[in-house]
Amino acid sequence: MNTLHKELTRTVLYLDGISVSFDGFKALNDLSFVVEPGEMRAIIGPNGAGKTTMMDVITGKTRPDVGSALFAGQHDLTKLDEADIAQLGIGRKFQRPTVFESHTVRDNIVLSLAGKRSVFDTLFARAREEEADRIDRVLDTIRLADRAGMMAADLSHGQKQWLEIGMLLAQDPSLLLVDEPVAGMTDAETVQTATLLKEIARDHSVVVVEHDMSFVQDLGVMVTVLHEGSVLAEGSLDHVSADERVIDVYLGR
Ligand SMILES: Nc1ncnc2c1ncn2[C@@H]1O[C@H](COP(=O)(O)OP(=O)(O)OP(=O)(O)O)[C@@H](O)[C@H]1O
Repeated sequence: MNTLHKELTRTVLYLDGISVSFDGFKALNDLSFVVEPGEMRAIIGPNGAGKTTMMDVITGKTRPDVGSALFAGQHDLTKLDEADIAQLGIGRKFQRPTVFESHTVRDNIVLSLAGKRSVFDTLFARAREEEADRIDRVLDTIRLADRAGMMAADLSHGQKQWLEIGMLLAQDPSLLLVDEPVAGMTDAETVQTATLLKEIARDHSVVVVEHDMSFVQDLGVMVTVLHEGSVLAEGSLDHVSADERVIDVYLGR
């Protein structure tokens, strides 16, 4: 095994030289980006920087014109479809919550497990017990244990976002992609979401796209700044916010 290959197999996500064009316009332009196992990374960048398109490439929704996208150092994401990629362990949470409103909080988690469950699992009490434990753990993590019997429709917007994060977690993905989780949340919910994601990041890799800088500050993780489809800067939030080029693109200079 050569050195490059060893390096690759240690990465959760490895994007190299990815470009995506829409009618000649380059939404991603030679984008390279690596996430290590157990890492949480925040992605920021002005509107149109390519954040959503990057998530679309990772999840197989959009095919790049050129470039490599590897998951766990071995799965070529550019050749797999969305269902295969989800099955491999990449979970995505879109910006708007899409919970099952007319089901309880707990049933939302149970329903999200359906795809993971085999016919045999449902027949064995042991598997059912393990599943119940897992559901309880998820409900604790997303701070909804005491609302498990409530209809999802009656949750606040922030709680719905947490429930949807829980629905992803129940499937135990190794990489979670989270798109603007705190948009529309109260300040208190925003702070709690940072704590919740930090807990999740203890045993999952997480990529979170967000415009809310106080939230990104709370996460306290490495930040990647995208601009015009490429990485403009990388480092702590303090480091990238002091970068003249980053200041310029945010001020539109
Ligand atoms: N399907 C598409 N067809 C044409 N252009 C597209 C398409 N999808 C994205 N774009 C363009 O590609 C660029 C990057 O868009 P993208 O949504 O990835 O940016 P973003 O960083 O997620 O922006 P925002 O913060 O506003 O969500 C934008 O200029 C957008 O208009």
